[in-house]
Amino acid sequence: MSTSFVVTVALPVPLRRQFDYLPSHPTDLRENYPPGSRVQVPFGRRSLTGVILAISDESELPISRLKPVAKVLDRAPLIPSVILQLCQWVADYYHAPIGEVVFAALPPPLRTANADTDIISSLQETYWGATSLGLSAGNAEHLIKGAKQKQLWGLLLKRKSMLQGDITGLGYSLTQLRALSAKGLIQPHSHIPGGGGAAPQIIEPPQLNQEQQEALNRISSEPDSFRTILLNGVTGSGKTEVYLAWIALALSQRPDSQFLALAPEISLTPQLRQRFALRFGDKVAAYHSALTDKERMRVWINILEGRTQIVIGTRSAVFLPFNDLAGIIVDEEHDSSFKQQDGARYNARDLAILRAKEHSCPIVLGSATPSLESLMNARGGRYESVLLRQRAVNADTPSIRLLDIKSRPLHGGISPPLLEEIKQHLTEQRQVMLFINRRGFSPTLMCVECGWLAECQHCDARLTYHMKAALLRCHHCDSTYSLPTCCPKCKQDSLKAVGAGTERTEEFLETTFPDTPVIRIDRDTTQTKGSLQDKLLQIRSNEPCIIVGTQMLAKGHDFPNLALVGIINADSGLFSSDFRAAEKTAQLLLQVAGRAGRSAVEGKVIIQTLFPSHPLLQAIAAQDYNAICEEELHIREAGRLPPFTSMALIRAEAPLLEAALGGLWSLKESLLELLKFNDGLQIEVHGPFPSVMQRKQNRFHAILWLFAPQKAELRQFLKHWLRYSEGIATPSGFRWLIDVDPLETL
Ligand SMILES: Nc1ncnc2c1ncn2[C@@H]1O[C@H](COP(=O)(O)OP(=O)(O)OP(=O)(O)O)[C@@H](O)[C@H]1O
Ligand SMILES: [Zn+2]
Repeated sequence: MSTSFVVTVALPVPLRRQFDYLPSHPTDLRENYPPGSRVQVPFGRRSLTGVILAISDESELPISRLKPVAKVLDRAPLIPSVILQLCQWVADYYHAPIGEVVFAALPPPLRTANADTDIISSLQETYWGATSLGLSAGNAEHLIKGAKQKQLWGLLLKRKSMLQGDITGLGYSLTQLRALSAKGLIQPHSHIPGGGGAAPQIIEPPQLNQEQQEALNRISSEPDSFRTILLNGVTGSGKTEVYLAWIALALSQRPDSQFLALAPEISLTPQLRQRFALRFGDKVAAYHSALTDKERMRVWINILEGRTQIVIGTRSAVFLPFNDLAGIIVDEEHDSSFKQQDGARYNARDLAILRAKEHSCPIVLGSATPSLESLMNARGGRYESVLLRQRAVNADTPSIRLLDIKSRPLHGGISPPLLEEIKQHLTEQRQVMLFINRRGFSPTLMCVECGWLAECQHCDARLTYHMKAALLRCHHCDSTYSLPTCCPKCKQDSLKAVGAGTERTEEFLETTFPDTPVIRIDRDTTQTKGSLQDKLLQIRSNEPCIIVGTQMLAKGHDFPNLALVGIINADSGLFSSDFRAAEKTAQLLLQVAGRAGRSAVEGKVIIQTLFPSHPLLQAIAAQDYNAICEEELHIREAGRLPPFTSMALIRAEAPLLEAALGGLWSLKESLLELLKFNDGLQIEVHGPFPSVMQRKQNRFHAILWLFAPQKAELRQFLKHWLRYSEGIATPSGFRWLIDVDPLETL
């Protein structure tokens, strides 16, 4: 008997294809297999959860070879079609397996079969609160019989809204709740809070200054059409206030609409969420990987059902199931953390633009140091450009001084002149921030007698000495080693910790300033839940303190009493062979510098360097980001590098370097072969090269660079080539992937 239709499914397997199945029963209706619903299907000897992508009449395979779907898990489509389309686009543009993309877009509990739709109803916990009748009844006590019911009524009046479970937990019964409800005094509602915390107080917004007001006018001029606006405003110019004012205005026009604000790092979400919640209360939720699965699930469902209107999220929030999106904000748009570095290597900023297009809404890319890509797009007229030239409160940006540390003694990485400045600012009751881009006590442990260095056994990397944990750790593979008591090679008692990381600077400052709190913020001190928030709160008390932090603190944070920023060492990015090094260094240093002097206090920045006359540092000290970009763009254009060309990498790894390189040579040969048949294509293939860090976790890494004048050209070509790639013979253990628009290229 011939069957009526074919169900095409995305499965979480690393294969660039979709899979066809038959309906469970030949008599099943198409309506019972809506795209976006999850299904349970047989896959080889396993059973997998998949997502229906489409229903069609035929398959590329003979119908007789298709297996039936075991079970449809969701009665209604769980994933809206805009998200499925976005996933298809990602799979196509980044050459990623569609199944991996679709599953990465789902909150973890939905990725498995045991989470059937019941998980959603279980999340819809019931809340109880007074009705407007109940509130207006004033003293409703006379309507209520029984002391217990009266008590319950009093409680609900006071708390406004309470979870049913919490009410019954206090000893009240459902019958009592229903009795009050029958009198019309209270009602159930399924409000699900966005992720912890009591509903915050709402505060009055500040009056926007003229530049901000003009920016707002531009952004909000055509609310229902897709436009990309680059909000290029110096640090502290009040970009966040502009976002808030935009949302407030849009919500006054379309009260049910939704907004997405993407932040590059989890560490930035608490502050942003707080600022948004002070304006929009419990309309706001955060979404990032540090939430529990259940919390993520809640936010996901709340957005799907329109209860949560504003989300502050990291990368993966771009896949949230908004259906009435009125605007998107990408804060710190230049940040490379928007690029996913494993699985489907998408750039959330670029996907956000695509989403804005799908929803026909404006998107604002905000930064004090925009990426060269975005600046080029603004110049080419693809983005609108809006400038904020001045700080919102303190008219002046902080002064930046380059401090030559040649032949100066360093303690905890700090030179005497910087130490003097720290003292001075603390005396004036100010806060001080020291920026070091490495955690741990010292990046090197060496023997001063024989020159032995502590190195990782699995990577081409030195081990970092962590003093408090009393161990050595590899920051690339995370393996740990016990601390040697003497040099393992010459057996002498001559080991020395060389260089400073956050832990060492913290220790030095704690001994030097015993009466001042030293707050270290890095990955090691913010592991436990809530620890980062606690530290940020402590800083926000505005009491004098010294903050020691890594790039987690470099951008976005707004600490009003922070007057002095010291950059312990600015030199690591000056001589890198990465073609983006200058851009990245300028962005990082200007962002860190931008933390100083944001409110009434004057800001001062001291950059310690061995190369004070280096032209890039000179330009950074002059705070001329435009000049830096001008210069960089010339270099990129001359070198035919992005953003003047489109780039993709093939990254490979193998148990031996020869195998990694050899495999890439085979791939390159086949690429060149295919290019021969496509005369007109101007695609260049460079390499293979060993990666800067060749050996990582005992695997050797190498890369191939591909350049093309146009993105579309490169995408088409790679897509075409991938069809042949399965047949290419490569060494055993050789694995490879494509990285489109890479930000790490070495
Ligand atoms: N119009 C205004 N009136 C008063 N204060 C303002 C105004 N606009 C911004 N501020 C304050 O100025 C400070 C800097 O503003 P905000 O954090 O919005 O800047 P930003 O441009 O987002 O900064 P960055 O890019 O450096 O992270 C904040 O403390 C903010 O509350
Ligand atoms: Zn290692």
